[in-house]
Amino acid sequence: MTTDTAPPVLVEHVTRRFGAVTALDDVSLHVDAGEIVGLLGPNGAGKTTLLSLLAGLRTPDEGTVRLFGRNPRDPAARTSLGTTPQETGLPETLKVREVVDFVAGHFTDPMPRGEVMARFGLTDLAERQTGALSGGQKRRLAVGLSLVGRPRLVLLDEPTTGLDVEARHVLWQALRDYHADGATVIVTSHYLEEIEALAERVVVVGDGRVLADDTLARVLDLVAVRRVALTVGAGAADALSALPGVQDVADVSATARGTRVTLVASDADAAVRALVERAVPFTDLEVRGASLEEAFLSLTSHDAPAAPAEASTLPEVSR
Ligand SMILES: Nc1ncnc2c1ncn2[C@@H]1O[C@H](COP(=O)(O)OP(=O)(O)OP(=O)(O)O)[C@@H](O)[C@H]1O
Repeated sequence: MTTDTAPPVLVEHVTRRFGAVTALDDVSLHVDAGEIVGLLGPNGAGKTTLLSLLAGLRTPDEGTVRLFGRNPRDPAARTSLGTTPQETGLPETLKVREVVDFVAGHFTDPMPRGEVMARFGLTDLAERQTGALSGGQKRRLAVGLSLVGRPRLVLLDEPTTGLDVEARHVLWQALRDYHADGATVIVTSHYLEEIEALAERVVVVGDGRVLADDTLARVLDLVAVRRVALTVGAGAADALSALPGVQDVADVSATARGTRVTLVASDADAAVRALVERAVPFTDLEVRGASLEEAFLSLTSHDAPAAPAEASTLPEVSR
């Protein structure tokens, strides 16, 4: 395959360990030119590790990583790559325009400074020293700098974590516009909202594995689960997992009033209707939205073609 026709990203059966920790476990990912992909997963899922392999900062222990058909350790493979890590150190005493010019000086055909500034709402800050920028302004500048070389592939690690609503929206719009210009974009986040705002395709990563890889709409369906908690009489708990709409039994514990069961339901309404229709006596019914972490946990044991059976023993991510 020539590098002209090669996909921007090809990851095949990649495993990467850090001592006893397996950060990535047999991960494969193919991203075509022009896609905008969200890598969604809880803390420690392996998202940053995957980006570091793509950026050539680390090497896989097993498997293959290719950037436009080349090994990302080869500097020539990275000429079309723009990245923004989770934290960017900016030279505090340089002005915004000086930093943009400094980065632009490394490229033969950089994006004009005025265009970078306009895309990221930085025009009025051109003369400001970077040390005097707010967190949101710094972040916008950092992401803007990753586009100065007009990269065909952009890797962004949690681009708007810690930003206020307005700053997030400016950044998201700038990224959508750059993608609309033809770039391939991969963005990591543990916020569903960020992935919803940016991605068309979503790859859910958990415990170093790809748990789901689908359209945004399908992944939203997968993670839209509810927690249904109720107390039933001894002996009734076993039948609850078979109720319509129930995906999983998250917890069963004995209480003074009976057996407290927490169900993970893809359709809580159907589950509760069935309880009533079947005249199952219950008390203390509670229905609430599951957190994304809980949804990830249920994905590890259900609807996850890539997840092995033993992945259901994944530890609670919130711990
Ligand atoms: N340099 C390292 N040394 C040891 N362990 C590491 C190293 N880098 C990552 N890990 C471990 O590998 C696993 C995956 O980490 P990674 O940073 O890729 O996850 P992540 O999905 O990006 O998480 P976050 O959302 O918190 O950034 C974690 O268990 C982490 O502690």
